[in-house]
Amino acid sequence: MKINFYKYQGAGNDFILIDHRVSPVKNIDYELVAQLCHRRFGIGADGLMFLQSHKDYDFEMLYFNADGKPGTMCGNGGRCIVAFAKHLGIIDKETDFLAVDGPHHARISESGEWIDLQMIDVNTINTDGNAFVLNTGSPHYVALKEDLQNLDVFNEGKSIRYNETYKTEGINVNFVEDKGDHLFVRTYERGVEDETYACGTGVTAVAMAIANYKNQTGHIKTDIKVLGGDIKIEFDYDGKSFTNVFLCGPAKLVFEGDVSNVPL
Ligand SMILES: N[C@@H](CCC[C@H](N)C(=O)O)C(=O)O
Repeated sequence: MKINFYKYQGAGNDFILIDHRVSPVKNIDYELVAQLCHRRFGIGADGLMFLQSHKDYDFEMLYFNADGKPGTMCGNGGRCIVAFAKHLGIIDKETDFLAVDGPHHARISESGEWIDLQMIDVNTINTDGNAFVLNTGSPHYVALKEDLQNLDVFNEGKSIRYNETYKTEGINVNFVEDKGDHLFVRTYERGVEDETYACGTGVTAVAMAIANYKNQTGHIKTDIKVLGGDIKIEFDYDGKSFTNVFLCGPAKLVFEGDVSNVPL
C-alpha cells in the first residue's frame, strides 16, 4: 500500500500527518509509526497523526508519539492538524474537532499558518518539591530555572521523567526561566524521550504554573519563547480554575510525499 503523507511543524515541534479518509489504515502498527518518525531510518518527526472523519465534529485527531505509542493530547499537533484540515478544504476560518482529551475549538488566520487552539480547562495544580505538576491534556512537570540556555535539559529532564514517581506513566518535563516580558521554556517530551523544539501542552502548563506562582488572576496573556519560535497563551484564572484557555502559534506545511510498500 502507498501512503500519502504531509509533514507539518508548529514552532519546531514536527509531525507526520496522514488523511485517514484517503489512506484508510486498518490496524495501526506501532513499530511502523516509530519507524516513520525515526530521524535516521524514516521521515523524521516528534509524532504522527491521522485525520479521521467523525459524525459529530469536523474531524477527529488520532495522535501517536515518536516512539510509536498512542499519546495523550498534543497542543502543537492540534494546531498543525487544524492547518492540515484547512489545507484539505475540510474547514475554513473556525473548527470544532475531537481529540483524545475531548472536543477542541480553533480559529485559523487568513494565511492558514497561525492557529489559536482552545485547550481544556484546568482545575488542579499539584506540587512536587518546588515544581508544579498539572495536566493540560498531557501530564506536565514545571520547574523554574536560571540560565536555562545552558541547562542540560536532556539529562535533567530524563532523570525526572524516569524517577520513581513518574517512571510508570511518564511525564513531560518543562523548565522555565522568567525573562520579564516573556517566559523562556525548554521541554523534555515523554514519548519522544528527548528535548523537542516546542511543546504546546507544555507551554500551556508553564503559563498556568507561573500565574499560580505569582498569584495572578483575571485575563492573563503570556508570551513564550521556545527553541523553535514564539507561542502565546491566554486564559482566565480566578485563583482556582483556568478557563477559556488558548494556545496560539504557527503551524506550517513543510513538504508532502509518499511512502511506498507499506505492509498494511
Ligand atoms: N508535543 C506535544 C505533547 C505531545 C504528547 C506528549 N509527548 C505525551 O504523550 O506525553 C504538545 O505540543 O503538546
